[in-house]
Amino acid sequence: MKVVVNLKAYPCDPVEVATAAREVSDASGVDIAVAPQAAHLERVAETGVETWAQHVGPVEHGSHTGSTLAEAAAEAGATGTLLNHSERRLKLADIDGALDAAERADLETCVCANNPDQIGAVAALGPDAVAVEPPELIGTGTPVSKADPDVVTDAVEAAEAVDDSVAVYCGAGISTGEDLTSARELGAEGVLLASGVAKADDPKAALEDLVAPL
Ligand SMILES: O=C[C@H](O)COP(=O)(O)O
Repeated sequence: MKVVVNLKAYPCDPVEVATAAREVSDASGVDIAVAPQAAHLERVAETGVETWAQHVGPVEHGSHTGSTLAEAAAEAGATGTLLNHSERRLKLADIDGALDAAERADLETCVCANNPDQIGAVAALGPDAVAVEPPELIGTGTPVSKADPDVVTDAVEAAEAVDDSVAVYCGAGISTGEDLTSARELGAEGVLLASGVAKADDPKAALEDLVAPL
């Protein structure tokens, strides 16, 4: 199972979370990536943790003020990127362009989507992974794997029908080892989570609990 911890714009210490994630990953053997704010990519990458951007734009070098250039994210140490997160939605053409940009910069990609139909659509664009996240469960602490398990199984089916090489992750409300195990039993190959770690009093303990059953 892959674990991607999105720090969003939460007021956590990105280096503390990244260091904890690297230590837990090293101790457990679980693949844990951390996606900080773009301005924190370099400091997070310096901890040695697998570092992802939260977004890159469908742009090349040029006149694109305010964009996140895939090459700049990679130079800062990112090796992957989320795209089309529920809080950073893109038009289909821009998801396609951002995937091209990520490929140019050699970034692993995970495209988020609200539901299984959208998962099928974005899987067709050829990302490395897709992540299904019902927006109404994000940040609630109620895991998608319990509240809406069919969303996960249907997303796995939808992606497989289009391209079975695309890994399917799930997210929204995931915070415990039990949530992660349920996600795996439903066919997910990874989880995308945020508040359970970024808002935890002790992010390292939260991560240890998360990977304990694996
Ligand atoms: O990127 C992470 C997801 O939006 C899930 O967030 P959450 O774990 O706070 O529900």
